Amino acid sequence: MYGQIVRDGLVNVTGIEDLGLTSPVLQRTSDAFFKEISPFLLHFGMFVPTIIGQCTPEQQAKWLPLAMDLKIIGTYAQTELGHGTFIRGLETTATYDASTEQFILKTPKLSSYKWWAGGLGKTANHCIVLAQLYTKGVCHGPHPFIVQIRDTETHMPLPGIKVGEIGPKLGFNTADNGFLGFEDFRIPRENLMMKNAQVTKDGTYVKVARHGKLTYGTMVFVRVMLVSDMAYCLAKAVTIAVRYSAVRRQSQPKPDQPEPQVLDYLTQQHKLFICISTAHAMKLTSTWLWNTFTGVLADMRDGNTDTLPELHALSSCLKAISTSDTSALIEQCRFACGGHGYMYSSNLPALYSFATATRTYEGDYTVLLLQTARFLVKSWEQMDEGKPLTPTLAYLEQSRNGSQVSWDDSPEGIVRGFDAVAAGRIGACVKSIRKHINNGMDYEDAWQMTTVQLVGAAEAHCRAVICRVYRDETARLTAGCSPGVKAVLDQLSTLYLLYWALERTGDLLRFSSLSERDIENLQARYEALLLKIRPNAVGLVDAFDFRDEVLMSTLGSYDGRVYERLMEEALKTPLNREPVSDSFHKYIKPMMQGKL
Ligand SMILES: CCCCC/C=C\C/C=C\C/C=C\CC/C=C/C(=O)SCCNC(=O)CCNC(=O)[C@H](O)C(C)(C)COP(=O)(O)OP(=O)(O)OC[C@H]1O[C@@H](n2cnc3c(N)ncnc32)[C@H](O)[C@@H]1OP(=O)(O)O
Ligand SMILES: Cc1cc2nc3c(=O)[nH]c(=O)nc-3n(C[C@H](O)[C@H](O)[C@H](O)COP(=O)(O)OP(=O)(O)OC[C@H]3O[C@@H](n4cnc5c(N)ncnc54)[C@H](O)[C@@H]3O)c2cc1C
Repeated sequence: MYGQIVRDGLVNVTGIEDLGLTSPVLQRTSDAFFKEISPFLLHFGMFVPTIIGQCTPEQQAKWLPLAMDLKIIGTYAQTELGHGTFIRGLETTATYDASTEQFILKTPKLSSYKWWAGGLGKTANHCIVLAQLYTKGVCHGPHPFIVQIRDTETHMPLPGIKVGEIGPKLGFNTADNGFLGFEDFRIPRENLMMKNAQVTKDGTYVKVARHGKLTYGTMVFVRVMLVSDMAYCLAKAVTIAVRYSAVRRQSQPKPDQPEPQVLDYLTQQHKLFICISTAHAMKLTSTWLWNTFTGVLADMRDGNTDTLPELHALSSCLKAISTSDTSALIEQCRFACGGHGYMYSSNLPALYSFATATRTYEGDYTVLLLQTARFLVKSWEQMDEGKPLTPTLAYLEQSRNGSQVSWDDSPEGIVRGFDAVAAGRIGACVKSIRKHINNGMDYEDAWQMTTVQLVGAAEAHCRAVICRVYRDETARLTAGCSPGVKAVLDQLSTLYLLYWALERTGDLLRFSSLSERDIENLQARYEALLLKIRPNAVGLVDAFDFRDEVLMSTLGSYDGRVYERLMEEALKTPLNREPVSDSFHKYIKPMMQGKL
């Protein structure tokens, strides 16, 4: 199994390399080899980006060619058995020894063991290790080190290294996630990645970066990438589910009528068409976020870190919401396919297990939304002090006078409605925190007592951002399209707004003048729109243009031969190799004969 996985991974990697293509393409083509992920994903997805983001030019000149030519294979080992979210609580230490100009790595106890790094179990021979940096008796917090853990010739773990695979998981089972422990393991001083902080030969710590969290830069990059990844995953899942729903015929709503395609049921359209819209919404939002990210990187290259807090807030909530929505909607695609959606050969289980993992790794959902909430509350307080708001929070101004937004059910009006909900929920959080403080709580406790509302406020902010970006980008990108294409894409973006307006009627009743009659109108418009989209549903998923080799699905293949493919896959299962399993003779027959 593992051997096949590595072989496929290398064919994929070297094949793309020979074609001189870049790693995002690798990510896409790896889907033709793996239903889950490549054992080399962490090498290209985090090890290489960290060398680029955390190393000096001299260090990059040493390590980057080796990594890009696969002369070394790396991963990213930050999380430990005892800590994942709380990076400042990591227990692995790197203590500088000036007499030998080395760092001594230690995992002082079991909970300090690195745990989870993808590819660490059996594939990688190097890794980025986040460790508490000690020099001259002072701890300077978590810093990144590049560490060789295996002999590049024999692949044996180096002396002082304990490494292995963590065992089966819900998914990601082609990633050989591993554990790693250090017993007084020494590395050269130069293996501290020194772009943002340095240690001189005599052990003097020199802070280079203007912002204390640039060490966390790789996580911001991956969070930005994951929003696009989620759009891609969801597009695959809804392609499978819509194509299957066009093939599947079931029940007889009208006597003496043939069984209809299940795609003709309004409830099926309700399950699936939001998935098509959401895939588009996330793809457009991910491109917008990527452009924001590259803009902030450019600012930081000019020494300006002022835009980093907003990027951290955006990448945090968009990663949280895109992964949460995608997990839920891929499961909804699985539900829409009945029993066959539960078959591994449908590929929906693997897509779900990948997406639901992404809701956790690279920053847990709740934790990241609270990071965004921290930025929202600070922005509200700055607005109260008359300071300017960042672009994505301009809508807070409308809430300054506290007047209720009048409901307008045009697409732009609905977008403004979501702005009002976000502004209202953030304001309610600020009010709650201030109430608790007035009642004698300190700020930290007042914050903790408001965290359930803060998570909701961050989600509302994120939803408002997605709605606005999706609407604006659709208008911009369809300006030059044919009327037909423009009409269909407008239908999808309007469906997204109507769907979420109906999901958030409570908030809209609270923070806008939405009435019960307005809700009835929204519901009627939503249902009518589902019927309008139905004729184009298969065309819309075909437009995602997934080859069967990438979709890897018995239910979603282009030719629609679902039952034949299900049976073909069933007959391949090892249990069908022999008509009678030898377990019959060993166990069942003796049991039937009372001999067990
Ligand atoms: C072949 C394909 C190539 C393409 C690649 C595409 C995509 C996929 C590639 C790879 C992915 C595949 C698999 C990935 C496998 C998974 C890997 C991992 O999971 S790596 C480990 C990830 N771990 C985390 O994300 C931990 C989450 N925890 C944190 O981020 C922090 O600990 C947390 C929660 C932010 C709290 O940190 P703390 O030190 O307590 O900070 P405070 O909350 O006190 O905040 C202090 C200030 O710092 C600001 N801050 C915090 N984080 C950041 C940041 N990342 N950037 C900028 N600023 C940050 C925060 O806002 C506070 O600022 P103020 O004081 O409010 O001004
Ligand atoms: C498939 C997979 C692959 C992974 N790959 C890697 C890898 O390659 N490299 C790597 O370093 N790591 C990796 N990870 C680890 C991942 O980054 C962590 O699991 C993730 O950051 C969550 O941290 P945790 O496990 O400590 O969860 P915890 O933070 O312990 O979460 C447990 C609960 O506590 C809650 N919680 C925690 N802190 C707070 C808070 N401040 N306020 C409110 N609630 C809180 C969480 O919301 C959650 O409900 C991987 C994980 C998975 C699942």
